[in-house]
Amino acid sequence: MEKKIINLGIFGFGVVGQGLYEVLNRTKGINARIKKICIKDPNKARPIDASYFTTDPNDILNDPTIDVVVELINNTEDAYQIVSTALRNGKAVVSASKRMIAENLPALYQLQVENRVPFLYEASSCASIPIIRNLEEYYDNDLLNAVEGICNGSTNYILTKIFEDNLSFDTALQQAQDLGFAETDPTLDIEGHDPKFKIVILLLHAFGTFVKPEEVYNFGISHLNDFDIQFAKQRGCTIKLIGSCRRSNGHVNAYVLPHLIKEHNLLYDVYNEYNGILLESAFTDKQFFVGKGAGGTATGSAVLSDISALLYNYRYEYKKIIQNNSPIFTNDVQLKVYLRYKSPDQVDLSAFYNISEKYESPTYRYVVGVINLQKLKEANWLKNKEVNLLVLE
Ligand SMILES: NC(=O)C1=CN([C@@H]2O[C@H](COP(=O)(O)OP(=O)(O)OC[C@H]3O[C@@H](n4cnc5c(N)ncnc54)[C@H](OP(=O)(O)O)[C@@H]3O)[C@@H](O)[C@H]2O)C=CC1
Ligand SMILES: N[C@@H](CC=O)C(=O)O
Repeated sequence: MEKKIINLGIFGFGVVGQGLYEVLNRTKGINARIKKICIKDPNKARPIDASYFTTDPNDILNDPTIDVVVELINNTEDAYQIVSTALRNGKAVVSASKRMIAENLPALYQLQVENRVPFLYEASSCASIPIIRNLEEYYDNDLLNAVEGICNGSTNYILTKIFEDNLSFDTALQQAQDLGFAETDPTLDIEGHDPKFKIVILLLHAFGTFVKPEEVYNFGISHLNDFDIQFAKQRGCTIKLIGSCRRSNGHVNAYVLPHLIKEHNLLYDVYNEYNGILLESAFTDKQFFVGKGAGGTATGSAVLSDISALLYNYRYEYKKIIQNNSPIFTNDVQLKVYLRYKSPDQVDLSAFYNISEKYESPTYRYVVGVINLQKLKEANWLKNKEVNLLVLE
């Protein structure tokens, strides 16, 4: 992009849109100005001048003076329409919508190739942590073995409030919603769908493998009860919702599952809406990235960084795809888990490869054992709210 000042057309003026507005206004060195903001509800009160706003997407998509479309809305289908139309119209696009991106990655990749326009989405995965650009540029080789960690701010906030402040799940969730961390439908956070979308995106940039979100197993934190919390505390552990993708022998597996985390683990001290990502590569062992994973200005900063990167013609090269050495996706991996339930008819223990510990009381039972990830994915009995699962380190 050769222009000295770029004109932005923004879709969405909610938590992230307003966060971007604030960050842009307080950042001196960036030559970008907002030309138009497209929103959904014309009757909502807005904190800035009404002349900025429109409800007609074409006021942005068909305006030849708008260089960059910034998509920050909470509707997946509309977001895909906006982003794909903008790319076809030859406009550079920045987005934070991880669900829309994860569900449409092959098509979005193709649109960039065909239309030769950049599409950047750093804010979509772990908000303020610059993880995608690191996977693209620093780890532009095949030495990476694993990308895993806390990649949902809302659930980390909830778990922190439960473990550190003894708040109830519902109170902590309400706070995460009030603070603008949670998705419009918060089940996406607490059931682990949102971190799965991020893992699908990170997996492509880390390993070059396209995976559909439905291929990846996610189990969230909504089944957690006081017995599980005591189980964790008695072992000197906390609980964190972990997204993981890991390469081994030409394959890559991925999942989102709650884990017991011991005090020595770097993820133990990641609190509130912060995210933490551990990378493992062949010669460096572990590297750790930490930063705010949700919230208006934290996410707005990542969006601004993408806008700024467009000024020096930055685009993702998807280097791992080009290297043509991508591992094949698999769910064939063994995990050591704690499974808590009430009565034996609620679970199928024959799915376990082995069981090393069994506990029974009048109120709760649990087993610790090894089970295949594919078996977990197929286990309908895990949908029962009286059954919970935690992965052991
Ligand atoms: N909140 C966070 O911490 C983070 C959010 N994200 C992602 O960023 C995106 C935005 O999230 P967030 O700001 O929290 O959401 P909000 O619910 O706060 O805001 C959504 C905005 O989108 C607008 N909108 C919805 N549909 C349309 C449409 N068809 N055309 C134009 N505008 C539309 C709404 O308009 P109106 O104001 O009229 O209702 C609203 O301004 C989501 O994809 C989310 O997953 C990513 C990282 C962090
Ligand atoms: N709902 C998401 C927002 C950022 O991606 C989260 O809680 O992490």
